[in-house]
Amino acid sequence: MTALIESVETLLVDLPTIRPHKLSMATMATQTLVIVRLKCADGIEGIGEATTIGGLAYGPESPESMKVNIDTYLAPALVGLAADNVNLAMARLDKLAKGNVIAKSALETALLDAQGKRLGVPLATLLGGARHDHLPVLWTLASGDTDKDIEEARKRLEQRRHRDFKLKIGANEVDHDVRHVAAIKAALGDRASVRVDVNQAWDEATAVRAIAALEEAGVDLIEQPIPAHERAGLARLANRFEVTMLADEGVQDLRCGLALIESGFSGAFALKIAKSAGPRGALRLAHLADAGGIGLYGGTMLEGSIGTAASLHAWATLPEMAWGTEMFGPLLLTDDIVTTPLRYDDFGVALPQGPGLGLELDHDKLREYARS
Ligand SMILES: O=C(O)C[C@H]1C=CC(=O)O1
Ligand SMILES: [Mn+2]
Repeated sequence: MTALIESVETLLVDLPTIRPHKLSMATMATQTLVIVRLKCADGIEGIGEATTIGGLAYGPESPESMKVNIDTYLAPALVGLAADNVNLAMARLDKLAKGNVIAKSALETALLDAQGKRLGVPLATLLGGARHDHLPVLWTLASGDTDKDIEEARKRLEQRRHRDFKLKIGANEVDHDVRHVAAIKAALGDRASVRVDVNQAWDEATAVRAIAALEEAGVDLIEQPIPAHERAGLARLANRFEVTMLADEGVQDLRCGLALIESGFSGAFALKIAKSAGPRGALRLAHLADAGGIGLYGGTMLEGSIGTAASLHAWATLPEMAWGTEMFGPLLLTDDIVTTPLRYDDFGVALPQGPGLGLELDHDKLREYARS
């Protein structure tokens, strides 16, 4: 007999970061996770996570708005629906609410987690099956201090935890940023791949000047150098330089992806379950990228373990991604709200095994960090 969805609970969970995380649009000292608990009539609970960066600095959904929108609109529309039909449940949400992609991603994750637990199979199996059980993971250097970043990178290399590093730039004057990146690349040499994420901070003329210098310094990947809506500009930069351009904020959904491909963009797409309203949408974008000759990268919104595991289950179903993943979110946080944290080793992370996400909530930790 089909189990119905009985209730959906949301919690705001504030977890401190291990150090300030400086991006072009915000400096983070805490990450706020919106945790979703979806309970079904057969006693099964699915969990999901909706997480963004810097309140409203990164995009139109904030943790607080996601909680209100789920509680007021999305959760009531799910209650009473068949818990085992993710297609119908998500179609209902899409009809009811425009946008709200991060909130929808948390709900889709919770539905998939519940269904995996119900059938006794990992979430990746519901998505067609895992091709990998270990995925490469880079680390973001974003302390804001060149020497500290070099020290951090050397430590991660020695620990065999990461060998690819992404530097967050764009908050400072361009020449300062270029010197910062070049010094880090010079200190690490061929032992590491160094990439940058500008988070839309430059105009095209500035990007041309800066990318030429970054290419010279040995940077491997330039992420979202100019504003998201400037698709033709990103295509021009991709064609002008040898170093690969990575579209992140500029590729939100399938239509953006198609528009970028049609404008002649060659490079890579950052997939994020949060941008695509869930793991299934992120995989649809991956398939579009494949058709357009675009490379793939497994992106994060700096989620905790739940959002990170949901992403890993999706990325594990794809052929090897050209640019690996950045699924390090849990490592940036001082604590966790699941009983068995993800296992990071050998320059990557293990895909959690077990039904659904393969994670259990730690109820004491949840109480400790949940906003009252
Ligand atoms: O890529 C982004 O824009 C957001 C995020 C991912 C890694 C990180 O440090 O920030
Ligand atoms: Mn980015």
